Amino acid sequence: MHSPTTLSAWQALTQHQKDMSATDMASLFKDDATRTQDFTASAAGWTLDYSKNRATKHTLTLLIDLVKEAGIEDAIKGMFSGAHINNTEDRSVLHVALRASHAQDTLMVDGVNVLEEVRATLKKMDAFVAQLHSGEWKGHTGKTITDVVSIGIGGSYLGPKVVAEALTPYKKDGIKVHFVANIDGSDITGKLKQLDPETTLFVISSKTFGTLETLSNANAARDWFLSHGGSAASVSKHFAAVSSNVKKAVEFGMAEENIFPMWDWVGGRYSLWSAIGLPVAIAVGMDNFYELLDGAHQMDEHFRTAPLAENLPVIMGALGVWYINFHNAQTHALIPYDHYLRAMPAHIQQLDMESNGKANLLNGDGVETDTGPIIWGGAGTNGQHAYHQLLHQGTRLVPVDFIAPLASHNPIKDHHAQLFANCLSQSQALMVGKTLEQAQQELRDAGATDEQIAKITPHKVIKGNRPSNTLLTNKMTPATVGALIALYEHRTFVQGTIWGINSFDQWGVELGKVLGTDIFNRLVSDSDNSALDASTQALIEAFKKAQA
Ligand SMILES: O=P(O)(O)OC[C@H]1O[C@](O)(CO)[C@@H](O)[C@@H]1O
Repeated sequence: MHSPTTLSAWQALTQHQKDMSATDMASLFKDDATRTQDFTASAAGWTLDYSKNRATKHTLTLLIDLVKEAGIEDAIKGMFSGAHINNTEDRSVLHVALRASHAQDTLMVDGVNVLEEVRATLKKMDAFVAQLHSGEWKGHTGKTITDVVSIGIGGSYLGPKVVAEALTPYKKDGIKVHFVANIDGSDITGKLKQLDPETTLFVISSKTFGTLETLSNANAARDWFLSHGGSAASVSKHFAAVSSNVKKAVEFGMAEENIFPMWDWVGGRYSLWSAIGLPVAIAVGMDNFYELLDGAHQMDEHFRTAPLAENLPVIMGALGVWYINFHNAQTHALIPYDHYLRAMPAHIQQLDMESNGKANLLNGDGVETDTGPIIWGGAGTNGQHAYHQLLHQGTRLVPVDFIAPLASHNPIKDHHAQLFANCLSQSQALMVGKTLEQAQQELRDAGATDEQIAKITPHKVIKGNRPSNTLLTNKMTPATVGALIALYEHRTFVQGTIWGINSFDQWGVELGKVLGTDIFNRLVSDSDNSALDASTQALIEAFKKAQA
């Protein structure tokens, strides 16, 4: 087990960062005619231009040395072979198996061929989706299903929601898919208002079938169904589940044949490729779901086999570490220039922050370096009129990933060219900035007086030299969306490997859950709260007073 700071490449990078501190990116372009070609790599339908980074070829060599020294090659082998790389839960990490079942026959994990289980589940999903789309599946009054409501939270919600939205142009007619996650009653109330209980099917997605929010919303959905003409005996016609806890799902009222399995070797935030993706398959059809899996599989194969220096997840992961640990970047922004991909930053935020928000090495020792950054972002061009000001002139360094398709699903006049121009101009502006002389000249050209020029110029200077990656694909399709998400999954793993942490557990979320239950009990009872801190006591009292 390593602390990354002890690796010789880490030490070389520390020195290299000092040596490079006066070099700006614009000069790197001037000095190197082939920089763009040399700093471009492609895989699985995506091309990554990483030339707009504070990096020379030597930087990249050192970063790749770091990834290698940190043990990425063994880590990749460990993941793909089903080794228990999630060491604190003693589990394999095999979301890659979920998208490999068409390409590989066998993957034995703890004596079981997991690919057979994956294939059987896909077959079951296929049959279920076909029954819904053909109208063969009937509700309790004999009507066909028109709406499917997916109830889940965290990894059992966000990935499928984001992918279903990203694949809007591929949606099949006939069935609308809705998502409910929040325990805030406003979420499910808003959805139920639009629905007819006779034609609605709920899919309860919960690996554990023990998550408070999901169970509360599932119970609310069942109450609504029962109070609108449904009966206990017909619950199974309107409720299905995705869970590894079959017993609890059956107790809820689900028919066993309508429960889709989940496995220990799939983490929540990596689970959209499993039956947790059922709402996606219902929305876009199984054919498109298979394409999504295949796109992700192509990225997996690239990650598994490509040389490290040409490996997209490795390059992006290493560059991220370069900024987090050697330039003190606290955050990383994702800006898709694609309306349908607008929620993707939220999924990658969950994926990365739940994975790499860790402060201990695999052996339990405390880390000595920063680990996962704050991931954030939103759709371009909207963000340009909001937070981009901070990207260009704020005091913090924020590396950005710009993500864009070359062709639109909805070409209207020059909209797509305008959208794409904005994407390129943002990365260009971040890099080149605006000099003092340019700012002065601009004001002079606009007829400003010397006094005005002196006053305004400092506010117009933009330092530039701010890094970004640009990821391009021909079109957002199920395959390219699958590959893109897999790319970020592996990037997260690469960074976790460099830091020597476990990217696949999430112990930190447990405390809040336990305390939440305790406080809930206090809110609904006359408990003695005097042992609690004064702030929590007062807030509990405020709630109780409002209910009285
Ligand atoms: O699928 P479940 O068991 O309902 O869990 C939902 C989510 O809760 C978490 O365990 C933590 O909040 C996530 O990792 C998971 O995706």
